[in-house]
Amino acid sequence: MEKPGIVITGASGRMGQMLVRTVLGSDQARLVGAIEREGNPWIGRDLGEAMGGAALGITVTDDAVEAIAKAQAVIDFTAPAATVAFAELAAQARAVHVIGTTGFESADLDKLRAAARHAPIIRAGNMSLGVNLLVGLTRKVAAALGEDWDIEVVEAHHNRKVDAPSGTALMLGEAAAAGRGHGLDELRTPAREGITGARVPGSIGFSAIRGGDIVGEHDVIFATAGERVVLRHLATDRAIFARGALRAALWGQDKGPGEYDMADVLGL
Ligand SMILES: NC(=O)C1=CN([C@@H]2O[C@H](COP(=O)(O)OP(=O)(O)OC[C@H]3O[C@@H](n4cnc5c(N)ncnc54)[C@H](O)[C@@H]3O)[C@@H](O)[C@H]2O)C=CC1
Ligand SMILES: O=C(O)C1=N[C@H](C(=O)O)C[C@H](O)C1
Repeated sequence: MEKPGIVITGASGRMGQMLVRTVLGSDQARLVGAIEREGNPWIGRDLGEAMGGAALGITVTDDAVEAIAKAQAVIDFTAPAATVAFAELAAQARAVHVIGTTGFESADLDKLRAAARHAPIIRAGNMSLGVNLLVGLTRKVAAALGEDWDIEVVEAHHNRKVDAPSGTALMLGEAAAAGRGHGLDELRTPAREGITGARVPGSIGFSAIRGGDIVGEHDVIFATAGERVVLRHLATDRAIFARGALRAALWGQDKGPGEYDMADVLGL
C-alpha cells in the first residue's frame, strides 16, 4: 500500500518546520504539500530551500484547497481561525486532520465537531507521550485526594506564545476536574489580580509564565496543610510534539469519521 501523503500547514512556523523534518525522516509517510498563509515570504518558494537546505520539489502554497485535495492527512499547528477553515477542507477531502493548534473558543470547537462528521479529527493540546501519561496521573491523584487539597496548574512557555493558559494546562485542569467528578468550567478560577479574596475550596487555578525559549513546562500542584504533591512535565525539544502528530496521522488512516485525541492514539 502506498504511504499516506501528508500536508503540513503553517510550514514556516516553529512546529511547522519541526513537522517537515519529522515527516521527511519517516519511512512511513510522504510529504506532499506545505501550506502557509497568504503574504508569507515562503509562498512560491521550494520548501527545502526556504528551510535553508536542498530543494525538495515541494512549493510552499497558500492554495489550501488544492494542497489538501491530494492529502491523506493534514497536520496542523497554526491558529484557531485557520484550523477551523482547514477542518472544512480536510473533511471535503476525507483526509485525517491532526490538530495541535491551541486557544480555541467553544464556537470553534462546535465547527470542528461538525467537520468530524465527515472525516477523522485527532486533536490534542499536547501530542507528547509524557503529557498524555500525566493527564491520566492527574485524574487519579485528584480523585484520590480530598477537596482539602488545592489544585493549581502552572505552565511556562517561550515569549512568542499567544494563548494562555496553554492547551496542555487546560488538558491537565480538565483531568483534575474529571477526577473530582466535575467539568473544568465548574471549578476553574478566573486569572487572579488585585484583591481576589481567599481561594475558593475545590477550585482549580492556572498561572502562566512567558519567557525566552522555554519549549513547554507544566506543573500540577496539589497543596494541603503541611504537604504538597507536584506532578511535572518538562518538554525540552519540539520533536516530541511532531513525532506524536505524525503517529496520530498514521493511526487515523483506517479510522472512520469522528473526534479522537492522543489518548485514543496511544491506547491510554
Ligand atoms: N498540541 C501540541 O502538542 C502543540 C501545540 N502547539 C500549538 O501549535 C500552534 C502553533 O505553534 P507554533 O508553531 O509555536 O507557532 P508559530 O507562530 O511559530 O507558527 C504558526 C504558523 O502558522 C501559520 N499560519 C497562521 N495562520 C495561517 C493560515 N491561515 N494559513 C496557513 N498558515 C497559517 C503562521 O504563518 C505560522 O507560520 C499554537 O497554537 C501552539 O500552541 C505548539 C506545540 C505543541
Ligand atoms: O505554543 C507552544 O509552544 C506549545 N503549545 C502547546 C500548549 O498550548 O500546551 C503545547 C506545548 O506546551 C507547546
